[in-house]
Amino acid sequence: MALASPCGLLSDEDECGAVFESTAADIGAVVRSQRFVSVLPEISVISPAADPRTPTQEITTDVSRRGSADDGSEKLKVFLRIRPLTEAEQERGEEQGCVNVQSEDNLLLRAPKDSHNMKSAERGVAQSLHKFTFTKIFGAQSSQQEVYDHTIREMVRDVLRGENRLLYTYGVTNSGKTYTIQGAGGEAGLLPRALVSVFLKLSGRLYSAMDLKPVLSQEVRKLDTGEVRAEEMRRDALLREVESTGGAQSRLRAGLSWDSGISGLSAASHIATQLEGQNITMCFLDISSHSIFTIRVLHVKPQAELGQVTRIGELSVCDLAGSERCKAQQNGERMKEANNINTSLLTLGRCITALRHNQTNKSRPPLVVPFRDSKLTRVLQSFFCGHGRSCMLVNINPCASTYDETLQALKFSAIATQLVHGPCSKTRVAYILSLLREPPAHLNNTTLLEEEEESDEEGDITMFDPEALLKAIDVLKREVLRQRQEKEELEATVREQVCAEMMEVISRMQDDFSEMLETERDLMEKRCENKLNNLKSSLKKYYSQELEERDEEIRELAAALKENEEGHIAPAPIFPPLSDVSGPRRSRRLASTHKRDADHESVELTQCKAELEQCKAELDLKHTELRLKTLELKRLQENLPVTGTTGTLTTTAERKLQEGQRNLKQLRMELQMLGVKLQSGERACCRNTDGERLRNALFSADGKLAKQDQMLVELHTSLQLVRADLRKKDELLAQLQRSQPPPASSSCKKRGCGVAVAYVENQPPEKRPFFRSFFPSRQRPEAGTPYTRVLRSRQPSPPSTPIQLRVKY
Ligand SMILES: Nc1ncnc2c1ncn2[C@@H]1O[C@H](COP(=O)(O)OP(=O)(O)OP(=O)(O)O)[C@@H](O)[C@H]1O
Repeated sequence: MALASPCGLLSDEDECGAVFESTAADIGAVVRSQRFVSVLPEISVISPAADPRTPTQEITTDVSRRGSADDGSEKLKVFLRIRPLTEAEQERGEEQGCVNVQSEDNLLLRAPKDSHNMKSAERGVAQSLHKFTFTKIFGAQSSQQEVYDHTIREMVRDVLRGENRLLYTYGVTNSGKTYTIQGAGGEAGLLPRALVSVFLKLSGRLYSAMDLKPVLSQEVRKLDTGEVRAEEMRRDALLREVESTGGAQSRLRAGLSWDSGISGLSAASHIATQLEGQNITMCFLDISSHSIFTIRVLHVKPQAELGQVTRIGELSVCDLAGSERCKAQQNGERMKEANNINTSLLTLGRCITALRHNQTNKSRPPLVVPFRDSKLTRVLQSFFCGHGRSCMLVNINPCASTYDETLQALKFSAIATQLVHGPCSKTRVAYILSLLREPPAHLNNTTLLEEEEESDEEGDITMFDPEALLKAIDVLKREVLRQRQEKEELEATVREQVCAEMMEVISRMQDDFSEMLETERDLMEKRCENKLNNLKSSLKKYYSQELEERDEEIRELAAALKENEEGHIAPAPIFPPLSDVSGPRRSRRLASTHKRDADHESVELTQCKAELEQCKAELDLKHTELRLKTLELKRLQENLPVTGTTGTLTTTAERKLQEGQRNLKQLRMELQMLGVKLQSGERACCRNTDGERLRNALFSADGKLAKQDQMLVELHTSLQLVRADLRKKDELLAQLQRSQPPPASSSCKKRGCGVAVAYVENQPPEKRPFFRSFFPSRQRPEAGTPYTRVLRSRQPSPPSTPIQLRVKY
């Protein structure tokens, strides 16, 4: 094939030889003439072994070099490209010195004064200076060729050796990503340069027919003639549609314009339709405005007996969309697209962060890398999982207005710089080949490791034809079944051994335990016996002391009883209960207290009796007086005409009676108050003395009071009788007055009746003691001792007789 260099800038001829050393050889004609043409006539054959110009020594060197590169110790390469400011941007004053290249791998960012970062720095929550390190920094003056030489050139060479490589750009909008990938204004970008390099290196060794279609990520399918035609039509239609809508692909197409007139975007169609005879499979994807260009190179081994494709190398170039594009797209489809872009970029960031975590924190449990959260990461997953290597190209612009977004992009890239390439996962082609070569019986003694050690043959399983693969699968299935059976037998044996061992251990433990139990039981029995003996002796001692104390108590109580009997005082014998076991001292104290109380009650009782005797004497006296007065009255009635003084006398008696009732009422209230005080006093007493004993004493005092009340009632009855007598006398006097003429006032004066009336009404000194004697209780409670008052308040209720009398009266 004859492919013109883009803009005449690409000259890869010097590296073609090196590439061919390991990847391709112009053997198409040779192969087509050999037996493999009949096996796979449509697939071209590229093989370093078949290349007559490839020295064996160089291949070995190259393989060892690749081996050392695949040891997983190499970090991810992250490049930085700073685009120059445009004139318009310079006029707007975007140049504020915020991006400073300190060396070819160090960058210093200085926050401009209006940036959010500077405001945060002024608040003390962020820093205004940030330093970043990259694999290499390309400044504004760096040419596309320079960027190509340091980034993708090596990758193209690796792809032609059969390895997988990915280059992706990352940066904010308008930072120069598309310019870097596609190029513009006569400056071809990395992708066209890489394509030209690939085709130049493979020129003359390309297969003529383009009838392979990628299926999934690492497989290809051969298309028949009809399918090839359908694919071509579909591709042409897609290109026409893209050109008419003017989408991102059209820009790519514009950027891929080569001098030869072959469109960059139409590389797929170009390869399919115009570059006939080439063995290039191309896949062009557009995912959420991210542009991914993929080219696969199939390596065919013509002399192989069972397989033809030994290796598939893949080069993917990805132009990611700007991360903050949704700012400008407020609604509609563009907004949705912007969201998808940000989601996929975010997922990419999370994947890289998780990978970094898993690599740096090997002691912790690994994080799940969320590759499946977006289509972008799903496509790129294999490059992060050992199926290839990736390289990141960060684009920034030095505009002060986008400083904050630029800073975020650089922070993300700083995480990526810490990533380490994982070890390459090798397809165990050698093992599969051995499965197909060796009879199944030999598989018993063959392990994967041994197979890998035996041969360093590597490649992709797609190099086998389906029948061979099916055969290998059957063999593997049988092998899996056999190994599973072996493992089950082994597990059963291990289980038996473990069970036997466990039983032995358990029986030994049981013996030890029973022996220990016996010893413990003996020990416990001895301890219990000792404890019982101690308890017995303690109880014996205690109860003997108790009995002694009781005897002494009984003796003391007998002596106290004897004393009481000798003193002729009969207080209620109050003894402490037998259950009181507080000892002889307490008994003595209680006995003395009871004795004191009994003495006090005896005195009270004597006083009450004396008062009662006095009342009786007074009552007798009054009865005598009443009798005398009655006699005198009768005599007067007989001798003198009755005047109106009798009514006055009755009225005076009634007044006195009412006064007595009032006194009685007051006395009752006082009794109630005393009852309340008594209750509180009783509670206080019960705290220090024996409540039961005090209650008995109070009951006896109550009995005495009840007797006194009975006497009072009798007195009231007597009074009633006196009143009835007086009433009769009044009636009699009234009759006498009615029967006799009224006496002259002078005679009355003469007899002193008027004076007598006044005297009776105002000052009846001789009658006061008489009525007051009926209500002595007005003064009596006050005259008594406090204890007497307390005892009187215990009376349940005042006698109701006087009230009833008053009502009846
Ligand atoms: N190194 C450079 N030298 C000269 N001009 C450049 C350079 N890099 C970018 N430009 C110019 O800057 C402008 C924006 O570049 P480009 O379109 O590639 O940005 P982008 O990051 O791809 O934006 P988007 O994410 O929106 O696609 C273009 O006009 C481009 O020509």
